[in-house]
Amino acid sequence: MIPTAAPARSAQLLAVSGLQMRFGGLLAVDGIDFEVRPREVFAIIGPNGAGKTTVFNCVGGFYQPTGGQVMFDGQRIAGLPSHLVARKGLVRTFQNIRLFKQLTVLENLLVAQHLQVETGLLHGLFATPAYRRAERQALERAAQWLERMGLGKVANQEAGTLSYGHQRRLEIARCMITEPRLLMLDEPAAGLNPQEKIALQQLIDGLRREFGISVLLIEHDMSLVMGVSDRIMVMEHGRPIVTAKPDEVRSDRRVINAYLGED
Ligand SMILES: Nc1ncnc2c1ncn2[C@@H]1O[C@H](COP(=O)(O)OP(=O)(O)OP(=O)(O)O)[C@@H](O)[C@H]1O
Repeated sequence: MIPTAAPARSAQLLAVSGLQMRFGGLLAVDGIDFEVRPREVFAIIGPNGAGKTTVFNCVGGFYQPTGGQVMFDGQRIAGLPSHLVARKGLVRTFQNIRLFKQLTVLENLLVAQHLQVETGLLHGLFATPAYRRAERQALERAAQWLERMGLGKVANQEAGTLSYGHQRRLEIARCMITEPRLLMLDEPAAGLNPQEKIALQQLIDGLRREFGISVLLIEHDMSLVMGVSDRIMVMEHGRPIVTAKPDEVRSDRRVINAYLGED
């Protein structure tokens, strides 16, 4: 059985306050506050250049914010490098899918687990029982996730040869196999066809229900955002305009003017 995530200890799994990111003279993110609760799907939307990806990069350890605080389950994480953020249980996918394209689907899932495998080089050199056990468990977990994500038939195919939809699912599987508590998805619907988008929505919803994870989502596809999110923060010019439930966001005059009205 695939293990479920440990329950969050604080009421807010992720708490971002006064977040600021300056690039030279440009204030790309200017005083952003939001929190993501346990088991919540929280989306950030806004026009191109609003600062969504910059927020993601600050939260995920890719940028050192120039101001503000990021707390994950009660611990400060702003400025920590991304591999340490990932070890705490916060993992992400990328706008441009980043897989090991020459490795097979299965190998991608095995590599992902190296973050967690406790056995060191000496154990590997001498193939100790602990090492063999860890390897066997990694293989079992990979097989479970291949099945869960509908990737069993392409397990031995090179990741770079997969359809776009399958690559997205593999990227999400690679995150989930590390047993995160917060999954950050950067435009996961980009490049997907309508059927794949529906499947993605069901997948996000299913992962949240089954594994108790929270999801932080950046997405331009409004049907996915409105269908899957519990709350949505709308950004414009580096600042939040409104944070509310999908229905309230849909009918908010400021949002319609800034964003939805452009469609
Ligand atoms: N590394 C960087 N150096 C300088 N400026 C940057 C950098 N990253 C982002 N910016 C600028 O910060 C602003 C916000 O960009 P960001 O990519 O966060 O917006 P976004 O809302 O994610 O846009 P999109 O929807 O197009 O992905 C933009 O003006 C962008 O040019």
